[in-house]
Amino acid sequence: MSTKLRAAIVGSTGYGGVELIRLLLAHPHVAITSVISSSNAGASIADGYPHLNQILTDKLDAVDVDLIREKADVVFLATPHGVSTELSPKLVDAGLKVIDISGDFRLKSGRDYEAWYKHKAADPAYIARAVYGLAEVFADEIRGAEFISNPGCYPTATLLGLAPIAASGWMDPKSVIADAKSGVSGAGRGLSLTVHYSEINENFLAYKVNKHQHTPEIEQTLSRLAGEEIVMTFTTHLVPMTRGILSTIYVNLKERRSEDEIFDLYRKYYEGRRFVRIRDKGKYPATKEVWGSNYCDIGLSLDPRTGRLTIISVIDNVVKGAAGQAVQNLNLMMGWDEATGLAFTPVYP
Ligand SMILES: NC(=O)C1=CN([C@@H]2O[C@H](COP(=O)(O)OP(=O)(O)OC[C@H]3O[C@@H](n4cnc5c(N)ncnc54)[C@H](OP(=O)(O)O)[C@@H]3O)[C@@H](O)[C@H]2O)C=CC1
Ligand SMILES: CC(=O)N[C@@H](CCC(=O)OP(=O)(O)O)C(=O)O
Repeated sequence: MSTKLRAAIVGSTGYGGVELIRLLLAHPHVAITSVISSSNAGASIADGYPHLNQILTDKLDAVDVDLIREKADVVFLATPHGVSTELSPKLVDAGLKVIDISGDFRLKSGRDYEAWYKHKAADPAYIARAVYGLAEVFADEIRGAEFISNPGCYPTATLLGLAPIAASGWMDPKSVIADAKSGVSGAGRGLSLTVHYSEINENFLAYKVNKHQHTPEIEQTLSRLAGEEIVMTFTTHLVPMTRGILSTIYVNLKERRSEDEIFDLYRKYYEGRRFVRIRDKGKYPATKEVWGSNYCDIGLSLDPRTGRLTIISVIDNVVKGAAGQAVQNLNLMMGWDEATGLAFTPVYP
């Protein structure tokens, strides 16, 4: 009998799920024991993803809580919004560790969830139990947790860029603007007109302006870190690349600070956290430099003319923005080194 932790993946046939498969196959303490599909049970996972041939060809299981309980110790949900709302409480009650990659348990206010996601909110008792898994910021709460709500892709890039300055008390709380751009895999594997090749190729567009569902998630965490309510402007864009998010963030400071003070603040905040890399002065990260990896790279510039801080933060949306951070959270939950199974170099070029 295996001594490895047994993992099930609901939504294994989507981009988040298949990235979890790639990462968990390389994890020394985890064995994938169930890949789950709501629409294609009985088929091999490799039928839809031929890159898995001779690597993982398991048959897909149906979504069945009793079966998951029998086959797994931890379950990842990489499902569309609204699925985890119903499923996660049953899995938690069955005694499983649960890591939800969807947005269903991120917002502590069910009313906000219904307003921004247009779905019925989950049971407030389970929302209260879900620990928000922004790994570098809330590691102490994640260690030993049983139910993790994994942050969204844009919030991961944007919040890691903002956390040190938000927590410092130096930031003007009314001044936050983030302008974020994502590759197309952020929209999942499902087909739609927006992600059609001839619509997105050689194109660049803003979408969900002032309506993006990640806005209240970023505001909720910023407000918590700053100790006062933060309302922000957040604009998302789609760029014709497969993976990657770059968030350009602007904040005003309450008082003039030197650039050295800002660099010291960021370096101290992330000291010992290997997946956040602060670039040297005058250097700014690009999405390719974190491609396929769990890194979040951050560049900083304080404009001496305006006193305004510009922060550039990049991640791979399917790794640090989803599956990689989920595995990092599992590592923290289990008391393993947070980099277990994740200590690989970005793919370049
Ligand atoms: N792509 C990304 O970069 C990121 C995605 N996320 C979030 O992760 C979740 C998954 O995203 P992503 O992988 O991109 O999406 P995909 O559309 O690629 O995959 C979602 C999967 O969910 C399964 N599914 C659909 N309906 C149900 C259901 N009722 N019950 C169980 N499973 C169902 C589908 O597979 P089947 O029909 O086989 O069941 C499908 O493959 C979403 O909530 C997304 O917002 C979060 C961060 C980043
Ligand atoms: C490019 C693209 O379409 N991205 C998606 C991100 C979806 C996502 O990751 O959803 P949750 O984090 O809320 O689960 C979007 O903007 O809605």
